[in-house]
Amino acid sequence: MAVYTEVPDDALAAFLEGYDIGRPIACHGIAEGVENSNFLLKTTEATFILTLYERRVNPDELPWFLGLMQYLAARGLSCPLPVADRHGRTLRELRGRPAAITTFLPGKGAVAVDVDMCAQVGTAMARLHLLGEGFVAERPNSMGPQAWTGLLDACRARGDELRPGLVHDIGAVLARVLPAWPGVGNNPTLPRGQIHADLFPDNVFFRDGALSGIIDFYFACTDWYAYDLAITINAWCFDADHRFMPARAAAMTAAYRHVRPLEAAEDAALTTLATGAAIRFALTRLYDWINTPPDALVTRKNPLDYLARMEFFAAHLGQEFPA
Ligand SMILES: Nc1ncnc2c1ncn2[C@@H]1O[C@H](COP(=O)(O)OP(=O)(O)O)[C@@H](O)[C@H]1O
Ligand SMILES: N[C@@H](CCOP(=O)(O)O)C(=O)O
Repeated sequence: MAVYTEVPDDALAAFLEGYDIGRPIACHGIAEGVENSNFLLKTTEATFILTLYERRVNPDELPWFLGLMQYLAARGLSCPLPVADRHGRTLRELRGRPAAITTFLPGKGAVAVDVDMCAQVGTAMARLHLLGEGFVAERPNSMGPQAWTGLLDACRARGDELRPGLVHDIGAVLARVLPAWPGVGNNPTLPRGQIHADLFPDNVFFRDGALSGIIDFYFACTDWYAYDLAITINAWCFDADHRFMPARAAAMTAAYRHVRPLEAAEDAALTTLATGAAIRFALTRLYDWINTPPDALVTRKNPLDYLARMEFFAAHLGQEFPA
């Protein structure tokens, strides 16, 4: 369960006095999630999500995240809309943490992923990329390739507890991916803009089989659009035994192209980007695996899921994308 900071009733009541959203009826910690403390907040007016920002989120960047969500929601993307208080502020403080209230989105995160869902995600991701084009403020990707060597070093002492040779194996693939990354040396750059960068099944809601919304923009950043596609293929296009599902990836990519055609350089970079995306999630999961205290109210995610993806894509480095 991801609740790092509890919110007592009296603190919540005082906090809500600053808003015009009714009186609190109930406020429950939400089990899902990893990064922040989230609460389902019911008031006499409506249901909301209350988020207290923890650990990886840099408070100085919160206005960017909230601004992007506001921008995309105002242009028709179904994503949480930050709620302003009586003074027009969307970012506040509660229990010593930065805090915000957003609208509640109906639907549930994807559970049994299928080809049709992957196509819907491809369409929604391409729309997000196009809609974000007018949002000009940039946020560098704090979890991009420049962070990976440091993360690997931070895992070096204990990483092999999970699987012997694991740190070496990630390092070996990293050494091939970093020089091949778009924009490095003479490698071509790619179209870039605002990307979600964490478009996992738990962050995409469906209702009656139709994609109903996208949540959790707290890794969003300004980076290659095709990197978002690569992350999302990693997250959606493998089965429970970590076998690549080419039909899912083909459906996602085709649906994406239908809304935003990929340039030849993006196609050419996709295998490198997918390998890098697998490294990124293997590393952050490994770091969390090592550094999350056993009594923390959070379910740690398995780094080995992304090791398997890394190994799959690394076997295709230098070749066309395998779907
Ligand atoms: N706007 C929202 N509408 C409905 N449910 C939400 C919303 N935001 C978050 N949730 C719920 O909270 C859970 C955790 O949110 P998430 O943003 O993924 O947390 P974290 O950033 O901590 O990983 C989600 O899986 C979902 O159940
Ligand atoms: N999606 C990441 C972890 C971040 O968790 P989220 O709940 O914010 O999506 C992963 O699966 O490693």
